[in-house]
Amino acid sequence: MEALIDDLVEHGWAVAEDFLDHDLTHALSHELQALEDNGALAEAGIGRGREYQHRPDIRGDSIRWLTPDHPAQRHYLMSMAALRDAINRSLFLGLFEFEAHFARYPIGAFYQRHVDSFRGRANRIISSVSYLNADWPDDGGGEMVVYAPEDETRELGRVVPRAGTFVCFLSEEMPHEVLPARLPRASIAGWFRRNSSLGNLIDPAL
Ligand SMILES: O=C(O)CCC(=O)C(=O)O
Ligand SMILES: [Fe+2]
Repeated sequence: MEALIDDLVEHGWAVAEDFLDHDLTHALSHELQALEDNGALAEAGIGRGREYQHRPDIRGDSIRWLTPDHPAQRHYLMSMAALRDAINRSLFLGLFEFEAHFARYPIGAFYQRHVDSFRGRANRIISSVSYLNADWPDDGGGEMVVYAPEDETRELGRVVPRAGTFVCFLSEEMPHEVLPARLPRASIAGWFRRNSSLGNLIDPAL
């Protein structure tokens, strides 16, 4: 965890393989599968409040917010609370909330290059993604590409969405995208934030 936080501070992003416990990723991927089988996922969109739009040409995933009512989701949220406390101890960011959603990208789906938070406006401080795909093949596509804050065409690295891998980055700084997946792709995207609302506006996922 300390190496991860050091990388995050130094480079604006950090990736760790085998970060999540195998049994936990397995249980989470089962919960996501059950949600999908029950038709409980919703197509994701972009924009907040009234500006919300369904734009599969920009992002093609379907999502469901995690709740502590299910054991594996509760466990995941508790692990992220521990990470938040460690980040707070070293960075004094005052993060006090974490929210996360499951995401399912069907075959061919992608998420175009974007940042998760607009400077000065939102309160997402650190973004996180955990991948739930056991046996992801090398040619499976679906990598997350991270770009340089000062030049969003310069690639800094790619993350293969394999189970156990965890990536985090500064929400306002780091442009990133999800390349088209050649297999159904499962993940949990989450945000550490300073505040739960923007004035009276609820602040859902971008
Ligand atoms: O799944 C990923 O690798 C990244 C997802 C993402 O960028 C987002 O949900 O904002
Ligand atoms: Fe994102």
